[in-house]
Amino acid sequence: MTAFGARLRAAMDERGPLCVGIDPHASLLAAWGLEDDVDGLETFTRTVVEALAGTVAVFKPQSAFFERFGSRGVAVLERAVADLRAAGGLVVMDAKRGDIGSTMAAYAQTYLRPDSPLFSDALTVSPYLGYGSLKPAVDLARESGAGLFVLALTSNPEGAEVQRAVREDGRTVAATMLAHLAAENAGETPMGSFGAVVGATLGDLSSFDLDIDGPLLAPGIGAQGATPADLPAVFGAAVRNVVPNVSRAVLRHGPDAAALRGAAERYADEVRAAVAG
Ligand SMILES: O=C(O)c1cc(=O)[nH]c(=O)n1[C@@H]1O[C@H](COP(=O)(O)O)[C@@H](O)[C@H]1O
Repeated sequence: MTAFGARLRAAMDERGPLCVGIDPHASLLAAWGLEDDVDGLETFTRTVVEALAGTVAVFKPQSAFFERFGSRGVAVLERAVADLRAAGGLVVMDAKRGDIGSTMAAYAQTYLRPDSPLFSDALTVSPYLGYGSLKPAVDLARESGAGLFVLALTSNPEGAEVQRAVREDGRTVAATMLAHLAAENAGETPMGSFGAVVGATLGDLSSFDLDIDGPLLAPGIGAQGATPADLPAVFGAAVRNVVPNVSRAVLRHGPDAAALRGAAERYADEVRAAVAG
């Protein structure tokens, strides 16, 4: 399979860089008139997939909201991943996995081995057991043509105590993660497959080198307060590699398919305008 970075760049060029997050919160199920059970989950997910799969570039299902319902919830997730991919969408599985290397290998097989029922185009991972602990996922992603998004500077205020901590060499932890990713992506065209998660809520990030030659997944738009217009000021020149994620602020427009599509299109247009400057 063509490398994730190249597939992502092509999808961003064709459909625009917006990522719609599929986060079936209990409160959203209720707002859609659905029960907070696996049937409600299934109807919600199917509605989002049918409304958006053919037009949005990237989808980020949040695994926690499916795992909540046990194996039947995970089955809904498997089906959504397959349907989104069949319709030409790229799937970033948001599971934020991270463990010691041998267990990380099992997580990697779950999401990054092409014959797995949860195989996704990319996976969010946490490097806070040490970047090196992610090696099995990096290796399998390379082999499978998949990608990773590594938590670098998260959108939540609590993240700073870890991510902005200063190491003995004077660099912050987050800057170190970004440097690892830049090394991973070196020489890849049009873009590497190893991305960073960098919140759109964080204000000016010019003290960080965001030029990692890979994608920057930017959650925080909508419900967490950031807007597409903020992106150039937050990301500077790296804005052309940003994949902004919007979950609740799109999903709250359901269950009407046309309203969901309209909300996604408005965000996609605003993002395109912001990136074009
Ligand atoms: O990795 C993520 O996607 C993520 C990282 C981060 O720093 N902040 C963050 O909000 N997220 C996820 O992005 C989504 C944001 O959802 P909304 O706030 O509803 O748009 C959720 O699924 C979060 O788990």
